[in-house]
Amino acid sequence: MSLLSESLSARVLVSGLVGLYLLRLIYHRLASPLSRIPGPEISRWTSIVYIYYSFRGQTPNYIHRLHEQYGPIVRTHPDQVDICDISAAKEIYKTNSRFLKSEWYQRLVPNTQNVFSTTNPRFHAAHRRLLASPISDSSLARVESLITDRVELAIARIGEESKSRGVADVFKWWLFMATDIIGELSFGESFRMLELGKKNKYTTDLESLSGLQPIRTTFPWLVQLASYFPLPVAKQAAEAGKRVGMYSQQSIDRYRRLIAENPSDPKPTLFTKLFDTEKSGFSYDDIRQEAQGYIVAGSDTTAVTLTYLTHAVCKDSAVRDQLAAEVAGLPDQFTDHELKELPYLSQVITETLRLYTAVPLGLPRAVPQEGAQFNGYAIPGGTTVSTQSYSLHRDPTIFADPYRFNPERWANPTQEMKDASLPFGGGSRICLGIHLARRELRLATALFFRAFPHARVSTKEGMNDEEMKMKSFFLMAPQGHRCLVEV
Ligand code: HEM
Repeated sequence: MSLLSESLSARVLVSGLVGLYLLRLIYHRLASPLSRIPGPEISRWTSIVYIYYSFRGQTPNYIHRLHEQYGPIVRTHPDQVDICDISAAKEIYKTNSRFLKSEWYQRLVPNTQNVFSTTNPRFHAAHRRLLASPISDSSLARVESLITDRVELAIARIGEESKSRGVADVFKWWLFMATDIIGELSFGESFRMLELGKKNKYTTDLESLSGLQPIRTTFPWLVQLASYFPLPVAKQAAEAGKRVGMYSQQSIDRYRRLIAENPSDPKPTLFTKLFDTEKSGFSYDDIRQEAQGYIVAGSDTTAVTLTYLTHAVCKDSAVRDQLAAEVAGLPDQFTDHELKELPYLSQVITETLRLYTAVPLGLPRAVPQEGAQFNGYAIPGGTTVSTQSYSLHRDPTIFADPYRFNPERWANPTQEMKDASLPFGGGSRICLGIHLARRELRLATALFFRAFPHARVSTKEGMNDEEMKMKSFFLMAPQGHRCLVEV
């Protein structure tokens, strides 16, 4: 055969294969059981628009607009559906749900298997059983003084910065506080960020990891490739990930030394019991992976919530004055139990968690093999489904005037309002740190508005509301990465 005819038959073969592939794609897209589900035409074919918004940190707003346009059930992706509906949320996020965390979590935190990231229900149940007791509300009562010390230091630092600079960046101080608390509770030693008063490598690494989340979840192979080739952005993600792992390892090693020095009475942490590896069945590497997860899950989430709470309350003098009056009525030495009894404080926190939930995206779950039925639509096994709290928390049929920060709405909430609140997720995978987070939120809010009852949002140094717009890379943060107040 001549060279010419050889190249012609190769071309015919390639064109045939491409044609077959396209036909299969078209058939698959048009005949897919998901094709009946409402949504933009582009979602049938490609996830490109979804990816575009992910990279801009605007996924929740995008999905929310789709719900406004297409209704409670929307195809957001060729293989992904978001359902803004209480009964769907209850089904997906219930205890022992058959809707398991999707593979997306493995990409979010690659090379890590911990209670947060695992998609394996057995691994999850075994780890959660051992981790839950030390972080329960009653166990945390034993470390109340440690938490109080850190919160008091944060308030003192806010006061100092305000005196010297004329404004205080509460986002910075809440982040340092939450990180120091979870650091000390996990490893027996604080990161001392409140004392140092500046970001360390650890915080900046966490920030860059969070900013690069769309790359890790959308193009995980880029991060793999970065181990071998110099791809700057992905390489940065891989290196930051390694460093975060290293901090955790160092902290575990330091705590092992503390135990060795004082075996009968080591400083208690959330992991102390697990260090008896024979009894617990945990390896030191298991502890490292769980501790790493706690530090990521337990710092920005609480700090962002407190930041939006401070901002929303300081913007509305009526809300601020009512809250300040309530916390001013506490005795000098008050307990967490007394804080729980304050109705307005609780309403302010619940309203913050509704409007400014730190995890506003849909928590992706895989439909079980037998498939599922939602809102009259059949969804095949393997599809990714979610209910994003951002939309459920803004459903106007459940929350009147949903965009308004209105703590009073929680004075007499309906059952629907309670059911539609998903700031901590739900079921077996509900936030493990919920009691710690709530304790920090209660105490920091009370101490802040006792110390600074007239605090207001600043316009100094160019601070404006634009900076408080939410940007979400799984975790949400204000896009200006600061929140200046005058106290
Ligand atoms: C206001 C603060 C917080 C918010 C809004 C929050 C929110 C959430 C949400 C929505 C989930 C479910 C994620 C999913 O299903 O994909 C979750 C899980 C988790 N959170 Fe939090 N969280 C907060 C604070 C904390 C703290 C302080 C810790 C400290 C240990 C923590 C540890 C965890 C862990 C370990 C999980 C995984 C639980 C499991 O899958 O069994 N969180 N959190």
